[in-house]
Amino acid sequence: MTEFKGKLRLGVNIDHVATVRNARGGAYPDPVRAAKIAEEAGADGITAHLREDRRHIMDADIDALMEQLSVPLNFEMAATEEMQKIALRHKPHAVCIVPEKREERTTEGGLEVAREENKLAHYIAPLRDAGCRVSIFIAADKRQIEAAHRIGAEVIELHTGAYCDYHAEGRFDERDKELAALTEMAAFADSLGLEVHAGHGLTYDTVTPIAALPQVMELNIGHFLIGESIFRGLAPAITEMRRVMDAARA
Ligand SMILES: CC(=O)[C@@H](O)[C@H](O)COP(=O)(O)O
Ligand SMILES: NCC(=O)COP(=O)(O)O
Repeated sequence: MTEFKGKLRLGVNIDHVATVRNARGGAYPDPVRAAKIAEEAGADGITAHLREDRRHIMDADIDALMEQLSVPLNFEMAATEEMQKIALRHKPHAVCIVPEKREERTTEGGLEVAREENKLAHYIAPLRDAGCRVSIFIAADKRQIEAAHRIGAEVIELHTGAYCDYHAEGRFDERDKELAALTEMAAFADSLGLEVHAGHGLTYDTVTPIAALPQVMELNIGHFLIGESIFRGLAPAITEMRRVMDAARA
């Protein structure tokens, strides 16, 4: 029987509620309202990515989430001075450091940790001292995971974007290779004492093999759920994701 590390948590990413809001400016749809519905539907946490260009989540959303959430906030941000100040002001439960390129459509690949080891070690130290769990959004790459461990991160979040893209494109051999890498690296990170999370691009069709990885403790899922909520409502979309995740671990 598979020994799972613990109950698999679902973090609901509400960024793309803000994407729709920002398409017109104004106040709706409100990502904080979405976060509260997600909480009621059983989300174990809320994830929000304050991008440097504020293309979706804005500063006021983070203020409101910090005030109004009853579940932990996983605050995704680039490793910049500005973001460090914001994180230190709010002290969210978790800070996930992600790579950002201004022109990208979405987060491409994982953070380059190995080449920036010293800089990142100094960067995350005050966040850890402030009580935030520091997580690194990372590719399934042993060298990067070892570096994340050395800089003192407590958590890694494996980037599942390539695995999901290959699935969507019907490139099943490449998908399976990526899944094998994610499987091996989840076990490797766990052996170093890192807590393992995963996310990006996950859907009902792709979540099962990732949820079944015994070391994975948390999945962060957003874009698909917000899209699916157009058709079935946010709470039912989340409930269904929870059901599929739980079935993967039964
Ligand atoms: C880092 C990450 O995976 C999430 O923040 C998600 O990608 C939503 O943000 P973007 O779509 O702006 O990348
Ligand atoms: N860190 C991944 C995340 O928060 C959600 O990514 P996505 O489901 O919006 O692609």
